[in-house]
Amino acid sequence: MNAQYRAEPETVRDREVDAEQRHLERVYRRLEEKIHEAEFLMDDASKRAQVGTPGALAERDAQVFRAGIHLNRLNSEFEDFLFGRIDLLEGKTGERGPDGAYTSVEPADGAVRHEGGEQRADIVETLHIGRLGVLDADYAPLVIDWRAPAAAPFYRSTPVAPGRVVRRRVIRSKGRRVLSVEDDLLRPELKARLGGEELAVVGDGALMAALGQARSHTMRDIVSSIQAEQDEVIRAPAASVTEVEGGPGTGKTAVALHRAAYLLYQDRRRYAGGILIVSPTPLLVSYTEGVLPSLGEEGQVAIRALGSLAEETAGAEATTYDAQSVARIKGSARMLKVLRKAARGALDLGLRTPVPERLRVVAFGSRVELDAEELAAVRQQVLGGTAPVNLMRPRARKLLLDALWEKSGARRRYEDPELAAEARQGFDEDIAGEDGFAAFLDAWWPELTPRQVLGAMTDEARLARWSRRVLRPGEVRTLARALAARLSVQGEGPLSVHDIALLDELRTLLGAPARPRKRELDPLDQLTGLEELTTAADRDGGGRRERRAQERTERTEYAHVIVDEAQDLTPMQWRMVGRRGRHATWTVVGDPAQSSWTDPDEAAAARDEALGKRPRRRFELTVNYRNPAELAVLADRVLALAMPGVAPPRAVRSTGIEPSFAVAGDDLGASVRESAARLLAEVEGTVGVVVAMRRRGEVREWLAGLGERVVALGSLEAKGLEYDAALVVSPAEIADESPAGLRVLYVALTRATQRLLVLSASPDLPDGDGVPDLLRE
Ligand SMILES: Nc1ncnc2c1ncn2[C@@H]1O[C@H](COP(=O)(O)OP(=O)(O)OP(=O)(O)O)[C@@H](O)[C@H]1O
Repeated sequence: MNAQYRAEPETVRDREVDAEQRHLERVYRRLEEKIHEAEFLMDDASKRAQVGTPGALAERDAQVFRAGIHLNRLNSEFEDFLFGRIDLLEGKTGERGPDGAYTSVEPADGAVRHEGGEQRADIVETLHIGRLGVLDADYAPLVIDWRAPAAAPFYRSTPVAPGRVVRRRVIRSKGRRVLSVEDDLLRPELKARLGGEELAVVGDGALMAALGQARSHTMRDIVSSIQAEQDEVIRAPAASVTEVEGGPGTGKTAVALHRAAYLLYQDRRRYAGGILIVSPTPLLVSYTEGVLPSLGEEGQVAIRALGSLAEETAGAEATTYDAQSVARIKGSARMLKVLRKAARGALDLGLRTPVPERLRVVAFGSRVELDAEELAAVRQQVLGGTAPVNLMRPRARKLLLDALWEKSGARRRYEDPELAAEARQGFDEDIAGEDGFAAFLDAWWPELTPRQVLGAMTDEARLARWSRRVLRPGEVRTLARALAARLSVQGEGPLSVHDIALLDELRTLLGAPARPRKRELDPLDQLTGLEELTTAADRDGGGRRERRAQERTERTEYAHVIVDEAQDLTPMQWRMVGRRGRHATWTVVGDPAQSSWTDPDEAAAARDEALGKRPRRRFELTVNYRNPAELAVLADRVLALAMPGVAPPRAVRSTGIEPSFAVAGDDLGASVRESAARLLAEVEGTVGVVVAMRRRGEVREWLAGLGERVVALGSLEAKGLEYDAALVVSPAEIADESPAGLRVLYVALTRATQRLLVLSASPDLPDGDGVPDLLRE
């Protein structure tokens, strides 16, 4: 906007908005200068490339790399670039840090004067906070990166502990226009002056305004309104394990995502090893995956659903869910013993070709044979080792040759050990050269895939053998049937979420197939560890980017692992996730009251095993930013039943709108559709309809044609998501689905930001007002 044509500001609000507008314009001018600089660098670098000496090429790559970072970030972060400001008193030491800001957070002793019964002070420093730091031509900060230490007071200061902050301002802008400002006065008792004028204060409740906004199908970042208790978690040192607990809506997921961005900012080199965020469902992945790019970070962070975590290792992704009774068995730590036996036992099954019963070879002109019993003894001896089954093959080969040598009687013919060794070498070469021996080995010690072993477990009798004294007969039957319902004996077919952890475990037990892969070290990675850039070398050669993408998908260990909804990981899933962070630091966020896992003690033990002996630092989040108080009260009743004695988080908002209740007619589908339509008319944004898992299929049909604002969810899929309005269908059905059903219902009842409608069916025993038995006071 051109300043000449701007209307005269009239109110304090207009004047303050106008001042921020002018600052934003300065920032943009500076950003444009930086972009030109970056483009010039790119251009210059490509000219240097024509020189063509190796030194010039390396220099070009380094230059292009740096310029690329600039361009990429500047271009992508123009939207909503600047969002905060703090006005500060003089600091205690008055020293400026490397970014130009005063480092001290405490006011200097004489910063506040007492005059005529009043407290007076001058603002000596104003800092603007944004998504990226920008310095002016004299290296003075125009904008401070939200993750910089100097920005911390923007999030941390409170009226109780204001530090140097007098006024904290949230600036709402879109592109190049400042739309509004909202101030918090942190020292209301103080008469502060800025540039000779009294400090102005505009509006209130930036946080409340953010919370009241209509929801879309993607999560927004909270960078402009992170609260103090959240900020402490985001900036917690990354050493060892950071554990965060908090009720629904306390911002655990938001905090986890912002923490990933913060860690990268703090130590980009260290986290070049990648940050993994583990999410329970693909729905939650797609809901949250836009947040990191909005914070300027994506290349180093992988957000994965539990069901697709083994994609790069076991080549498998889950498409289905198990019934709770099956999930309990598949997720149990006891499965490890079963899988160990299965991985070994599957060798005997002739999964590819029939297992030969004897081995006949010709060595030194005479036949040597091992019979079934002798072969079994050799197998037994090989399996005495601890290596992964597929990797035991060389040892199997060696022990077979030993047995044949022994059987041939040749050993006894040589007394001189040197001659014996020579003869033995000839013997081995003779046998190993035979096609028959190689074919025998392939059939007798086949290279097994995880899917083949899982397929082998579809046979009940066989599974019973492998799980003797581990699973009960009823569990064996349930598991074998559940596997057989989806998988062929070769293991082909759709996998469930819980199968993925089993496959991943099997892959470890079997060992990776021996396929040598050449890995080139990328000099650019070593330079700064960034991956997301296109360089001139990429464009010239074309192949590097593809290779990088491939390497990224093949990454199986990370520098930092963030587990969201950690209360839901089964022991087998903890093992799967643990393997990806053996040398990592961790952030684990969750809420035991929302756990859908039926045996919390078993899961806690597996979690301890995954996290090892690393020291842990615990944080608790206590404020519910999602649910209005009117809805939270209802959910708290279920919490009291599910986890007696656990304190619910404090809801900060109130809308004055109570939850509503309805009773379904004979046609449940029609009632659900009608209720969903009612909610769609009441809110601007999204509506989530939560049903018991077994109704997942039919609810989609019931809601067909109602448009994209409405989403159908099985109770377990609702985890972590939120909607303007939620329709919870038959609380009793959800609660009765598993021993953890009440906690799952608690999740369902805490999804709404504005309205909640509970639709009862007959198992709910609703009273005259339609309130189901479970939710009555
Ligand atoms: N400081 C904040 N400023 C603005 N919005 C916030 C803030 N903290 C949390 N929120 C909002 O509150 C909602 C709940 O946050 P989030 O989903 O991270 O909570 P959660 O603790 O993970 O919940 P659940 O346990 O139900 O998964 C989100 O819409 C989030 O954007």
